[in-house]
Amino acid sequence: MEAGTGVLSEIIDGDVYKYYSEGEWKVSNSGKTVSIINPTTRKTQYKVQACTQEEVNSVMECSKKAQKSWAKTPLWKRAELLHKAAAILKEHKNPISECLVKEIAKPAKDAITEVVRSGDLVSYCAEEGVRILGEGKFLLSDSFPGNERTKYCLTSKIPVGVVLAIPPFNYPVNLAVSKIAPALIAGNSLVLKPPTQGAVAALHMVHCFHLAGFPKGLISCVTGKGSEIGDFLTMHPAVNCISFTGGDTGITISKKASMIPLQMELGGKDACIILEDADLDLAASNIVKGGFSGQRCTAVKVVLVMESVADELVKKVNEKIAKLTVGPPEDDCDITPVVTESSANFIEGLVTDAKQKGAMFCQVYKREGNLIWPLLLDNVRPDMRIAWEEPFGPVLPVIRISSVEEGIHHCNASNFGLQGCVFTRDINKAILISDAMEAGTVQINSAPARGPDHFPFQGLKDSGIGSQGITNSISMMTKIKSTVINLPSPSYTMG
Ligand SMILES: NC(=O)C1=CN([C@@H]2O[C@H](COP(=O)(O)OP(=O)(O)OC[C@H]3O[C@@H](n4cnc5c(N)ncnc54)[C@H](OP(=O)(O)O)[C@@H]3O)[C@@H](O)[C@H]2O)C=CC1
Ligand SMILES: O=C(O)[C@H](O)COP(=O)(O)O
Repeated sequence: MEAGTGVLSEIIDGDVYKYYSEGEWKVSNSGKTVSIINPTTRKTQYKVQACTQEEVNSVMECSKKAQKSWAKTPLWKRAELLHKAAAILKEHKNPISECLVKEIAKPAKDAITEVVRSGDLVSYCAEEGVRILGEGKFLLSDSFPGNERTKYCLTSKIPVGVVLAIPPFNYPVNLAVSKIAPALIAGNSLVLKPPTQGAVAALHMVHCFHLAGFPKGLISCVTGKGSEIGDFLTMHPAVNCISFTGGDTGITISKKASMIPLQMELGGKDACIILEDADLDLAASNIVKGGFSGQRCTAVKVVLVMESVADELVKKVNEKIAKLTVGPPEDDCDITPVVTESSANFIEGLVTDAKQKGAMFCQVYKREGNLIWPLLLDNVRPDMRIAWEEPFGPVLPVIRISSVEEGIHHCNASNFGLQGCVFTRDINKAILISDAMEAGTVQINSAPARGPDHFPFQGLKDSGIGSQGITNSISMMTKIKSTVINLPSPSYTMG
């Protein structure tokens, strides 16, 4: 089945994809559409609706109403529907992955993987939700000094209400369901604003939830440019929680949002520290896998290698770079076009700056449209922009260090603090370095990665607020409710 055909034809009107509200696919009254440009052809691939503020208001009203009855749906029933949605998602992995290839130039194999991984995430979340939401806490007053056992405190996790989910272009399905599933199992309703690049893949994913039979109005999907409709959504009084993944936009949103819980996963400058005793073949493989595997916030973004092993490491990395395939996502190439022309221009700016300041180019810089060939920059110095900024593309700086402390200092001087990694055969040194690195996660002897999706995933500093990963996402989308039973006189069990 192709995108927008068969059971999926309901979501398209002519050549414009509809938005989803009150359990129906609708055409916006705005009469305006947003074009999605295929990064490979640089031509319009799809169009989606530019929804109006009135339509957002209506979505929010329905969402609030639907959430009240959803909160009264038994946990097992919520989980059952999520399992159904997961199965339907996997069943439709081909048309959804076709959209990922065309909207964000994700290599075809990786596109299939994203959809299957998303189905697995939804199912795992259903099971985890039943467990952690199916139990609460029972506290006794006399555990605190000065109290008799006259009070029983019952606590449980309750829904926050309406959750606004805003995922990024690079995982428009996986980073959408990583917000949708926790929100729903926790008894919330969900309003999704997908990224423009990736919106059609997201709409196909939403239809899988529709086909699973979730109550009308519980899930909504509003399309339109974030720069146009975004503020109205994030500042909407009906929103009780925002889960956002993306760039600095998240920092702006956090300053505008009202008194609601925020879950933010933002950019990263993941540092890879290579010690003198590192397995350099392992390190080189992970640097190439981590640094040249698509537009990922957890990509290796700067290599900090001890001078004494730098020549050997750079040689090994360059040998592996030479084997990378470059071209269209349809051919499953390792390196495919970056998402937009502006992104490619940004990357080019970093490369030009590095060249002007004397970085050593291990490959000739090459670009055709949005396609940039993999480039390793050696002898990068802290006065170069590439040492600090996130290219979000296949350009990787190498900084040679004379001590581990220098490497840790560089890592911690960054505004980012998402992930990092360290390569050494000495586990004691690895733990000390991990503890010293100001990053949400440090990988020892492997490249940074968010997955598997049940691991906690969080950014420090400008890399985020709160923690993701299935369990932590469920908890972040709940509040605590206490009920205290007051006894007329102390009562102790005699055992
Ligand atoms: N942490 C991560 O996983 C990711 C980090 N990034 C970082 O962000 C940079 C830019 O990527 P990009 O995708 O443009 O990231 P953005 O932060 O611009 O976009 C992320 C999401 O936010 C939406 N958005 C944009 N403006 C607003 C707004 N004012 N209010 C509400 N939502 C809004 C976008 O919608 P729309 O697409 O319509 O603009 C998209 O859905 C990358 O170069 C990278 O550094 C990017 C992707 C993932
Ligand atoms: O936002 C991102 O880029 C993703 O969180 C990275 O996920 P991954 O490490 O599984 O590619």
